[in-house]
Amino acid sequence: MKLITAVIKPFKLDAVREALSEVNISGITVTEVKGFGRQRGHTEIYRGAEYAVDFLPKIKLEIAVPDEIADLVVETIAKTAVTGKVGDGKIFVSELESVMRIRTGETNEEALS
Ligand SMILES: Nc1ncnc2c1ncn2[C@@H]1O[C@H](COP(=O)(O)OP(=O)(O)OP(=O)(O)O)[C@@H](O)[C@H]1O
Repeated sequence: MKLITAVIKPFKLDAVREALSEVNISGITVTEVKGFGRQRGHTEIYRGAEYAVDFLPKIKLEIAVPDEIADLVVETIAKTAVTGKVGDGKIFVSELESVMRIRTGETNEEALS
């Protein structure tokens, strides 16, 4: 199993969710976050002065999936969330050791179906 953590631009959330509805994932966690990449945020002009804005709003998606669909999920997020401009985000993939569905006690792949 893999845990896919994607940080995307907030306005892309609906499109990514729509695209993921075509893939057989069992759930998704969405969190409003702030962060920066290589540009370390950006600068904004406010009343004539330039201010550095360190952290920009982003959306973090967390999706636990069986190994077989991990690549498809990553590709689906990547092709939907891309604008080609800086700040499009990143997708992190980690090994996922265990999952339990609390209601039934099912574990691992059964808990993801
Ligand atoms: N190394 C990292 N570790 C954790 N979070 C990161 C990392 N890089 C980027 N992020 C998260 O992803 C968001 C978007 O990153 P961003 O797309 O600006 O990365 P980048 O590597 O600078 O790429 P780009 O050059 O396309 O802007 C950041 O605001 C941050 O929340």
